[in-house]
Amino acid sequence: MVQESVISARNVHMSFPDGTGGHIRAVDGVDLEVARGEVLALLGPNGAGKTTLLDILLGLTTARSGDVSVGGQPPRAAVQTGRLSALLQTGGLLPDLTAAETVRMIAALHADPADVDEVIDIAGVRPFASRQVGKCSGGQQQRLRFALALLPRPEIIVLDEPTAGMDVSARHEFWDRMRAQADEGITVIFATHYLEEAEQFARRTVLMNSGRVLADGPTDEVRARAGAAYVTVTWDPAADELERLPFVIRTTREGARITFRTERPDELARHLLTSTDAHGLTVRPASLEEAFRLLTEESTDTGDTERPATAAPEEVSA
Ligand SMILES: Nc1ncnc2c1ncn2[C@@H]1O[C@H](COP(=O)(O)OP(=O)(O)OP(=O)(O)O)[C@@H](O)[C@H]1O
Repeated sequence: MVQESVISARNVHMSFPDGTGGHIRAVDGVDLEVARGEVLALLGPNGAGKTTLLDILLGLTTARSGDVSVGGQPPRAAVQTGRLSALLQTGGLLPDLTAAETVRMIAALHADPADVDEVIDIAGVRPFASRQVGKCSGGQQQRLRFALALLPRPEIIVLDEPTAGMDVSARHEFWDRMRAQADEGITVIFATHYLEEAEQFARRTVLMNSGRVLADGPTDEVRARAGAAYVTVTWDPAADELERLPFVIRTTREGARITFRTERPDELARHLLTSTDAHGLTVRPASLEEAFRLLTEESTDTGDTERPATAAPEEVSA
């Protein structure tokens, strides 16, 4: 089934002066197609270009080159018609108004707003609706921003680190509410530093570093690309035994325990248990955190500590 793209970015470039006469390539040739109803996490270290890319999608920044369209429109037009709505981490809330007054006031600015009471319930604002905004916690203010983002009945919501400053239970509650919106067909794109957030919530992850997309696909596959698993055994192999071992990408040693990074954990485990003296075998999948670190390392690495999955190990660290 061909899914309709609601966001299309092609070969987008954006750079900023670096203060010494050069340029920082904040977004460096990004291609991105987002289908209706997708939930997509934008992951990357500080300075990867996530915020710049989101700002371009929101029409807050104009790309130096490339084509960007949102629902077939230029980004700014999509925001003006309410198709695209944003929940940014900071931004003007008036401290003296109550939460409910804020929602009502902003609703009055929209031509065809969603029902105010409904939005207050969906976003979880009801318990503190009569509290002054200045007295709301950071998490409550984010819920309020979520309510405001829902007012234009958007097709797409863009969130830049939406749960920064929330505790674990507030974060879970926030994502439950957001997931319910996604289930209704809203497209959700979010930037986050919480890797487990992408793992738990996003079906698709786009990993960025230095303005480029390093990996783009189902979150599981992005994790798998960095090496699916770690197989650990207790073993005292002869050097040539270790060199002959198949399916190994990287080897690390800690006392009598040896850990192998591998994309073929079943085959490696079978080989270790049937053809060597290795015992006490455990297998654990690489976390997204590890995938993220390894992929960003690999993008700046020449890869000379890596080897093809079936070749001899080059690195054994004690
Ligand atoms: N207005 C600006 N002027 C100059 N440089 C900028 C500007 N905005 C961003 N940059 C630079 O562009 C690069 C990408 O920044 P961006 O904020 O998009 O990254 P990010 O992935 O959102 O990072 P973070 O997770 O820290 O928010 C960084 O090197 C940043 O310093």
